[in-house]
Amino acid sequence: MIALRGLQKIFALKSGAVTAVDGVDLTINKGGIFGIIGYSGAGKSTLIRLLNMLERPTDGAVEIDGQDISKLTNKELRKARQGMGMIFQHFNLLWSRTVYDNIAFPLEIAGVKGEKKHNRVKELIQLVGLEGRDKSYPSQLSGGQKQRVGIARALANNPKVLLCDEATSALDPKTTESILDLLVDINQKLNLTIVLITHEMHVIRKICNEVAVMENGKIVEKGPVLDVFKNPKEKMTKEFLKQITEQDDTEETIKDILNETKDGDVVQLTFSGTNAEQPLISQLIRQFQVDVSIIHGKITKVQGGSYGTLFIQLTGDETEKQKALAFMNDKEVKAEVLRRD
Ligand SMILES: Nc1ncnc2c1ncn2[C@@H]1O[C@H](COP(=O)(O)OP(=O)(O)OP(=O)(O)O)[C@@H](O)[C@H]1O
Repeated sequence: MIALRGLQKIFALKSGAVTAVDGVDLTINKGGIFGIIGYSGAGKSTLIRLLNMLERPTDGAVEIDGQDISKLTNKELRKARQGMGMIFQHFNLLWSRTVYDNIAFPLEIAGVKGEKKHNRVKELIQLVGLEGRDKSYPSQLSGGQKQRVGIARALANNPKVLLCDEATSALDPKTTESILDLLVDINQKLNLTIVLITHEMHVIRKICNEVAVMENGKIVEKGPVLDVFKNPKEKMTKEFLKQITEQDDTEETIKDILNETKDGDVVQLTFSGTNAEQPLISQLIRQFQVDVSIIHGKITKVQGGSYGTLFIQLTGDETEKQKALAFMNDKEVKAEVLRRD
């Protein structure tokens, strides 16, 4: 659906050049929800704006359905953009227009008129759950309702791709959940490809099938969400994963436990997919001469399975402990003995 090849964006400033996107190669499959995560300044906004040519690349290509859109004329680009909707962190609604007129706006630009326009606006209002709010102005809506208008407006011309620029970052946790549910709903109903950028791993965990981690303008790690969660390779990815696995005090707690427990090993188990639902700990105690104390754990749902980590204290004879660890690894649970430094 989308292929980025050697994509680069350099901003020339008086103070020097800033490389915001630095040689990105990425393939985004049709019909999925693809998340790009990174800290502030990593280049996410620039990257997503390159996807619809709100920014022109310094180098490289953006192919949508096999067509390099960086080569299009302005007129061709306006047409191509109708196939890509976009929503924003601060909604970017027209404040002097009602909900109805905000949603009608892209239809008017595309030359859709009369009953056809009216029916489409009504259909979109229903799709995003804003029935009865047609005549409200943006200032009369909650943040979640404003984003629903943003989504309806972005979908007006039946795009194939929806780009989401930190779409839930200005919303409270409960409203965030409802907007994320709506994105999954429209992804499934309309077979729409969604590309989102975020700094919250929770967003990736809840709705994405694939993830790319961005740092200093580069994609440092990418893959299916469950694979990356199960086997994160980069330090940056591991840091983001802590947002959803560890409570704030866990690092401290683990340090204390490592200091206090002189015997036994502290083991971090990482579960993903269906193994998270198996009674592996009770099997471990039954089959091997080991004792297990649970220190801390958290299992969460992701698209296509579960993901979580469990910290345990494992005591017993060295050979039995090694057998227990091998058993876990056999069951595709990553078992890592934490070092005492
Ligand atoms: N229009 C611009 N002109 C000059 N520099 C820019 C411009 N847009 C972005 N940059 C610079 O490019 C780098 C990447 O910025 P970008 O906004 O893409 O990152 P981000 O990951 O989206 O961060 P944030 O979430 O804070 O927006 C930053 O150093 C930023 O200052």
